Formats: sequence, C-alpha cells, structure tokens
Amino acid sequence: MSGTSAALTPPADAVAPVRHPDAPPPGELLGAHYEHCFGCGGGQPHGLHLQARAGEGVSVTAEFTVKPAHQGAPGLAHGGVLATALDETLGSLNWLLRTIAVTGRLETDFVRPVPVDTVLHLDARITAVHGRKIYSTATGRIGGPEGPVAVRADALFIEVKVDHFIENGRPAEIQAAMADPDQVKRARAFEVNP
Ligand SMILES: CCCCCCCC/C=C\CCCCCCCC(=O)SCCNC(=O)CCNC(=O)[C@H](O)C(C)(C)COP(=O)(O)OP(=O)(O)OC[C@H]1O[C@@H](n2cnc3c(N)ncnc32)[C@H](O)[C@@H]1OP(=O)(O)O
Repeated sequence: MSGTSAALTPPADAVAPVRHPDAPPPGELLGAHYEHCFGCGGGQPHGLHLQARAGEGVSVTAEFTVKPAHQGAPGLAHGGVLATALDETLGSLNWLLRTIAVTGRLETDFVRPVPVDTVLHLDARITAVHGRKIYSTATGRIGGPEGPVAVRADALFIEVKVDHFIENGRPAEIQAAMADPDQVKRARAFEVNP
C-alpha cells in the first residue's frame, strides 16, 4: 500500500532544487543543526543521534541503528521512531539549499518490520521547490544500503525565518541558543541567500 496525497505532488510550475554553492561537498557530515535536537543533537541523551552525510546533488544519506529503547512491539522498532528518523533525514536536506525549513507534512509507508539492532540505511533527496515549499522523498533500507526498503516517506517542508523559532520557542531555550555564538552564526548564515 503506498501513494502520495495531492498536497505532496509538486505543482506543474515547481522548479528543480539548486544545491547552494557553499553546501558541504558529497561525503561530508552535515553536523547537528541544534545540540538538543531529538533527531541529531549530540547533547540529547535520549535522542536518535542521527548523522546525515551530504550526497550528490541535493541528497543525503544517514544510518540509524534501532536500539532497545526504540521498541514498539517486542523486538521491533516503533513506527513513530522510524518516522522521526525519516523526518530528521529529510530535514537535513534543507542545509544543502542553505534554507531553514520545518516539516509541514510527512507521509510514511511502513513496508517491513524493523527489528532491534537493525541498521536502517536512509537516503533522501529534494525533488522540487515551489516558493517556500520544498518537496522531498526518503527511503530506509535494511540489510545494507542496497537492501530491501523497510520504510519510505514523502514530505513537504516550508521555509521559515529564524524568527519562527524566536517567536515560538520556549524562552529559556531560545535565550540559551541566542547566547551560543555558534548557534546564532549557523542560523543567521542561512538567512543570507544569494
Ligand atoms: C538564534 C536562535 C536560534 C534558533 C535557530 C534554530 C535553527 C534551527 C534550524 C533548523 C531547524 C530545522 C528543524 C528540523 C527538525 C526536523 C523537522 C521537524 O520536525 S520541524 C518541527 C515540526 N514542524 C512544525 O513544527 C511546523 C509547524 N507548522 C508551522 O509552523 C506552520 O504551519 C508553517 C510554518 C509550516 C506554515 O505556516 P505559514 O503561515 O508560514 O505558511 P502557510 O501560508 O500556512 O503555508 C505556506 C504554503 O505551504 C502550504 N502548507 C503549509 N502547511 C501544509 C501542510 N501541512 N500540508 C500541505 N501544504 C501545506 C500552504 O498551503 C501554503 O501553500 P501556498 O503557498 O498557498 O501554495
């Protein structure tokens, strides 16, 4: 069972994504966008610690090992955790555009059960851009990067400004982030696109 809703089908006048000239080269780790992010942050003890790597064009790869803490049914990954891994991998694509964007819609197909200790090989790419709307797709394979697809997702990310976080985030974390020069530098750099 699979299929993509109309909201995730790019309109006819959507354009191909353009890799930013300053995007990390293929093979390079992208790094966390925020230390306490549940998906990628190194400072988040309960997080997934996903590390995405730039691929060719506007694509990324990542590996996620399913841990006992990620179970839904006995010995099997929880679907929501797998969706999080897909969401995070898809979100990291926006750093190749140097655009800050948040998930508007995420549609996930769960094709095969994923046992604990499995390495999920994630592969994601941006398919089209229409104004602030960024269309993307991802797969998660098991048994190796060329193994069978266990999960897949299509997504729509929406471009936002840094103010999206400043206006909506809890003040304590926003103040801490704004006091961190690396975080501010990283966030502001993405607002000055050529
Ligand atoms: C110095 C301070 C430090 C801060 C620095 C931080 C740096 C962080 C860097 C990077 C962060 C990346 C984080 C990635 C984390 C992984 C990904 C996530 O989990 S993100 C969290 C989950 N997502 C949300 O929380 C979104 C909640 N939703 C919203 O805030 C709004 O709904 C938002 C921004 C998505 C859209 O609201 P609107 O008012 O800006 O725009 P409208 O006009 O509603 O939509 C624009 C277009 O998009 C379509 N659209 C919007 N939502 C849609 C949907 N759900 N389905 C289909 N289309 C949708 C609309 O139909 C419209 O299309 P038409 O231009 O008219 O063609």
